[in-house]
Amino acid sequence: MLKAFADALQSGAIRVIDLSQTLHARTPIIPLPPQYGQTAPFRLEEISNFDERGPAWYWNNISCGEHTGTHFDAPIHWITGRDYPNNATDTIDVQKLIAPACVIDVSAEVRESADYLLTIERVEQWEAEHGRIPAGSWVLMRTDWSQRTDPDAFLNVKEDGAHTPGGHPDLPNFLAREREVIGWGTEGVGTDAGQAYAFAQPFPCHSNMHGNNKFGLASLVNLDKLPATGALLITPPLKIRRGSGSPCRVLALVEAA
Ligand SMILES: O=C(O)C(=O)c1ccccc1S
Ligand SMILES: [Mn+2]
Repeated sequence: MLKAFADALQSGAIRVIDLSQTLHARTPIIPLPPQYGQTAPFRLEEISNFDERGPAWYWNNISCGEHTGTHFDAPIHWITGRDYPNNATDTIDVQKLIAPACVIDVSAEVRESADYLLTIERVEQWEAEHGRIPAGSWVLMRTDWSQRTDPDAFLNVKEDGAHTPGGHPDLPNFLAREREVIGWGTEGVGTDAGQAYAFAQPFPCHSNMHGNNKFGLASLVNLDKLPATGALLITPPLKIRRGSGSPCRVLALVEAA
């Protein structure tokens, strides 16, 4: 099987699509209310560049929060997921880091409202067209929000907080319990909608996906290049001891048209 897979990669019959933002000093990071700890921006500091600091080598020191750029959220990230075994980036079963993806395109709805919330009903509408979401799949919310390349437009913060699309509060438990997905992915800076801090249950996608021992992916790009079903996602976070998540080079494998 793997030989045929390798041949298909070589021939281009299977294409690899990069679903990751580039990490740089202006990579958007989640702005929490000022009373909370804040994640640090991505920082790159040159150590040497073929000069007296290192005549034949170029390398850098880097630093950032775990939840920077395109990144993976582990169940340990949230209080509701903190007691599961193997719930951190270094202990998650690696068999779960390659999985199929369902892509739900609500980009038209999001063009109408930046606060659009994906509902169970809309997911069931998608299933009527593409079939039931298979257990063990990622569900990715395509919004085309990643096309907002200006960091301020991407974060879209107003006086009452951020205004960005996400999952309706009822959705994560449906995905986790009724469809037994492996995780939930978004194009936004985090896996919850911008106004989720003010929901009756704050941050429901974090709370209920991790509360059901599921994963998250945030700041995805190029979801418009994926089919509704059939893509395979490769999502290994850095193996950080007790890591709550990490920047992740998310790749999708798709069969060439
Ligand atoms: O996990 C994240 O990247 C994220 O979005 C987040 C992190 C910490 C607190 C709230 C949120 S909403
Ligand atoms: Mn995160």
